[in-house]
Amino acid sequence: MIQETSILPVQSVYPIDNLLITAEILHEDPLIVRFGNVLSDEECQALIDAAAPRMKRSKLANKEISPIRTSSGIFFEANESPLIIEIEKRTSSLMHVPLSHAEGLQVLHYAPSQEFKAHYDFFGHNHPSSQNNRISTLIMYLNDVEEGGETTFPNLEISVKPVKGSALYFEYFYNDPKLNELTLHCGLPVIRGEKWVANQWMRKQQFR
Ligand SMILES: O=C(O)CCC(=O)C(=O)O
Ligand SMILES: [Fe+2]
Repeated sequence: MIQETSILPVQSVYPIDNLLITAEILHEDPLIVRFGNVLSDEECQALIDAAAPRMKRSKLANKEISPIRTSSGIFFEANESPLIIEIEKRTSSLMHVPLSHAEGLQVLHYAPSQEFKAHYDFFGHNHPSSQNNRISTLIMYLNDVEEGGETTFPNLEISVKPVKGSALYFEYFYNDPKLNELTLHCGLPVIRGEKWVANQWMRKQQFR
């Protein structure tokens, strides 16, 4: 296979916002990275507190309620508060995509037994949003989960345990569709405790 250029330059540390964000490469093609030290404990809690009163049952990309995705969630408006602005700026720097390409930050909550079954984050070519499709994902874990809730890539045998303040990055803007398809992933059911994540998705072109 010819190696394709990734969006994210591969480094072991990313100095951003006076933080030293650490990186562990989990997979190269497609690039999948676990970041440490992305959000402070205070930022994780502040995101949960801002999202909690506004949560709604999650839908699929086609706006349907489905057993494939049983969490609840909320999309923040772009720039809606100083906290959101700070985090959006950081995720844009870290993901190496301009902020103008960013969707609003999404927070998701999973109670025990809730999950997100295997899916892609990019839109299929029949979906209108595929005109300006997603190119990369950052899942930030806002709490430690007692048991379950791992993010897994079933075709790559990768399993990532939620750790508060850490994040999982992957991208799917490759010319070879097979590489993009390897980013099929799941949020496994929470077994004990609860799970909070914040998602940042980037688009190919300007989105805001
Ligand atoms: O909760 C997770 O671990 C994965 C979430 C996810 O894949 C998504 O929201 O698209
Ligand atoms: Fe996803």
